[in-house]
Amino acid sequence: MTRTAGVVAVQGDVSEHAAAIERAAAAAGESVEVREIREAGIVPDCDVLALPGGESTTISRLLAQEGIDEEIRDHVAAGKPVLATCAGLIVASADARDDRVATLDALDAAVERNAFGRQKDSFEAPLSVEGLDEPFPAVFIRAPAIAEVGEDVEVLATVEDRPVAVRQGPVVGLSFHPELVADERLHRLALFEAPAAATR
Ligand SMILES: NC(=O)CC[C@H](N)C(=O)O
Repeated sequence: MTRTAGVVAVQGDVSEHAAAIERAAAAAGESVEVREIREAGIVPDCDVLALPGGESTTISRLLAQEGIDEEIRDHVAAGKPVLATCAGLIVASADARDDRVATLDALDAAVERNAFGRQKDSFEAPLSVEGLDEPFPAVFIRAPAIAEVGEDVEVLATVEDRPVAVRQGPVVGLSFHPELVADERLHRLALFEAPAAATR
């Protein structure tokens, strides 16, 4: 059975996610068809979704304008996997602490945009992640931190004691950019090894 993976493509680093999903599917022995989502009507056909990084105010505005926001909420409510990275994590959260971001409330977390200080606008760090045997090469670019999580949210990794990888039911949120490295383990974990039943 071929699974359909949607990459939300209103703005941000789309092709890198598409390539990472293809690598992750191959590693998991699955066949996948990747579709880019710029308009309503495609998300309902998708088994799994990636919500890329980019600029969260722009992404959230375009999702609402196109009516894709409601479709993503329905996807999550149906217990289907979502990987939300960086700006995608901000958009997926319950609270971006910024009125310009209309959040999807797919993840019971409050995030703090651009949280890792000026001199550290971008950095790469080997990160221990729950569920992975070896550290993941995590690339942070003007990354958000997760300031607060609800009790159903599992913290998978931290930097400076702040959560940077979390999971709630079918949704995995990452502060960093797993699509920018050759390592496909987090796409595989989030999209092809997700728990079968939703917990929300
Ligand atoms: N690399 C990213 O996705 C950065 C996110 C960006 N700083 C925002 O707040 O939208």
